[in-house]
Amino acid sequence: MLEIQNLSKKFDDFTAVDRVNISVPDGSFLVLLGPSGCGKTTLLRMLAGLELPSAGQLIFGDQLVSDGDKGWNVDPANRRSGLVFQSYALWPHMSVRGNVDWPLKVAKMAKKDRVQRIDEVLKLLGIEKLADRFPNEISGGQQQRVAIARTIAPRPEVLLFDEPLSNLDAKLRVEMRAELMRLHRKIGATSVYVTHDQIEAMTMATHVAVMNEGKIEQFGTPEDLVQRPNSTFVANFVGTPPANIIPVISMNGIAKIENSDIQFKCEVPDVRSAMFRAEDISLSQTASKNALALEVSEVSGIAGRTMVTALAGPLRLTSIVDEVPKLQVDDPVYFVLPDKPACWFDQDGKRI
Ligand SMILES: Nc1ncnc2c1ncn2[C@@H]1O[C@H](COP(=O)(O)OP(=O)(O)OP(=O)(O)O)[C@@H](O)[C@H]1O
Repeated sequence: MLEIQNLSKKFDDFTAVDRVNISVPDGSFLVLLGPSGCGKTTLLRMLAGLELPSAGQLIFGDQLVSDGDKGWNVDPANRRSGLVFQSYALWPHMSVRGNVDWPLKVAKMAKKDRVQRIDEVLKLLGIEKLADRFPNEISGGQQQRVAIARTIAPRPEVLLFDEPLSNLDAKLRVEMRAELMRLHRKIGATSVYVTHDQIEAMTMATHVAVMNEGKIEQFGTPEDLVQRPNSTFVANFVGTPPANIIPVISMNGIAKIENSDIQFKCEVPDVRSAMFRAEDISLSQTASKNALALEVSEVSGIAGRTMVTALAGPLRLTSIVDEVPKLQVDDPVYFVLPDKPACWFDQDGKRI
């Protein structure tokens, strides 16, 4: 079990991480997702032992590795975790083999075992042929593989990744994503992975923590987050495309979409917005019940289907459909909503 208990980090008066509680079983792939500045890297750096928590505890398996309340930390080299950064930070004067050997030497592993382990991890990452090259003689993707090989060589129990793919081009990112998942399955270490990229998060994670201003906004499986977002913040952040959030005015058991005749039965009080998934909205070229008049702003393919985005004033809605009438940008179109929204949110954006 990887346990984060009541963990906070303050920089002077500013709280970067605010009372975070998360537990994941061994072998999980936990993704920290959230906008820039929400505290993801600070949380990861505390896991790595590079930052002392201001309060709370971190427990890897049965070992307490940080106790912020007591101002105590197991140092990075002794907590059986490994960190892979965005920049590869390889030693330029050492060969690939030398780079991977380095942490094993520091751990005082016997020469014979080191040679064997280096061969094993280079093979695992498919870079055994590059063993004698230097970092400036290999590509960015290959350098990142070496950095990963170097991190996993000492067999860490917890692997930490800080946006490791963000320096790679789009095609390589997708390849490396698949490769990291294969590697994760093979070595079975618990992984914690920081990203801005929700597609990366949703495809790789067994568990996702969405962060907002230092706090965990929601923690769950990727499916939980998409199906049952706790807030409009989470609903806006996950899913491809994210779900549509439409403001409503509610009164006497009826919620009405602003500036339209469309209304829904709504048993709960104080409703301010409704969520509709893109795949639950159909398109029409004629007015009908539950049809909102919009103007097309974008039509694009997504996984063999078509995504249509359309606007009406400040409202921007997205639908995913199998068949689309011929539509051009600025054409009028009706988005036909289902009889019931997927869920309701209150004035604070919390799901009701
Ligand atoms: N050493 C520091 N001193 C003061 N403030 C800091 C320090 N490190 C981080 N912060 C602040 O803490 C907040 C969280 O930063 P953090 O780097 O954890 O965010 P993040 O979610 O990883 O952002 P990004 O996605 O942009 O990397 C930010 O407002 C940042 O300015």
